[in-house]
Amino acid sequence: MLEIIDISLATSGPELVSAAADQGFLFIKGHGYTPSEVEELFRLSEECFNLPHDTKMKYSLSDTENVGYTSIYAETLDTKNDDVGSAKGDPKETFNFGQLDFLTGIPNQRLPDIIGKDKSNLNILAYHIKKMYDISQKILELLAIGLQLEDPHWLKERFKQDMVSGSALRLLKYPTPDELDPTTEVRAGAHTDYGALTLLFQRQPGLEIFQKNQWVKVPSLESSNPEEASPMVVNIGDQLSYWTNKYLASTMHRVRFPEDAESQTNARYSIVFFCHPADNTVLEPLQSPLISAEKSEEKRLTAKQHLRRKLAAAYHWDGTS
Ligand SMILES: O=C(O)CCC(=O)C(=O)O
Ligand SMILES: [Fe+2]
Repeated sequence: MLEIIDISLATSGPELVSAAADQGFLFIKGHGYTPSEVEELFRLSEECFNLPHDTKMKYSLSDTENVGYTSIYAETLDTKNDDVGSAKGDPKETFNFGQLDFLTGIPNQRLPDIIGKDKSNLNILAYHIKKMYDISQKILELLAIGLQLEDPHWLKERFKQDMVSGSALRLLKYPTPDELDPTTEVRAGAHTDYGALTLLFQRQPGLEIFQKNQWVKVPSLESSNPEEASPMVVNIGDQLSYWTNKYLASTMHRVRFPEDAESQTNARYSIVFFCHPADNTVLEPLQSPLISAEKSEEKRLTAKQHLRRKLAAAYHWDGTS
């Protein structure tokens, strides 16, 4: 069972680090999201995906930037193709909002008119982008304490609001099984996330994490506080894994088709925030009594170089199919 950590408590740092070190995935409460705010974001997501196919395709992701729309099978998260059928690409649609400035919350990209020309929807999107940023900063602050970093400000200094980074808010829609080829087994292939931290709201089961050599289902939890939305899933990405020499490791995960009847007839929606540091941040171990200083032979990458490599493989930017 994944742990539930209350990030509104200033004392949660050690508990957060211990949960992250054990499993790479955890739940957070005390995030401050109300149920209606989450509803509002999923409503906006449905509006985006309900646009006609041709309209969505006008906002397609280019082959250089991680912003815009991807149609089904366009992305392959399991680039090693370990799962049956994953070579075909993932049966999911996404809208990625990136090139973010967290002072305004406005993505620097072409936006569908239902957002770009609708002030109310634009404000909603900007509000959530800023809120996700604030929650991720709270988590990083607690991690810096729990990790006993020699420079307690190191993380904070690399995640300033106006820094150019790979951070992105991503809306996802997974079609129902009857819209797909019956041999399709995965919804999102096995992968680790490329950033520092990932925050997730999910609306249907299906997420699984790889632990002790087996796939374990991540449940959806009810909130224990009627004023606050359900606990969010948080996971450690590759960059925190580099900075901590794998003390906090990025855990492999995937999305499968759940067996319950509701999941057979309703599409699955999820909302993900990928939190990345400034592009030029070097991915090397930080100084802490908990982190081994051992340097690997691997050439140190910057956050941007690591992200580019991963995106190029997943979106076939490198010419692979
Ligand atoms: O949709 C989900 O629950 C997870 C999506 C995911 O793992 C990702 O986009 O990296
Ligand atoms: Fe992921």
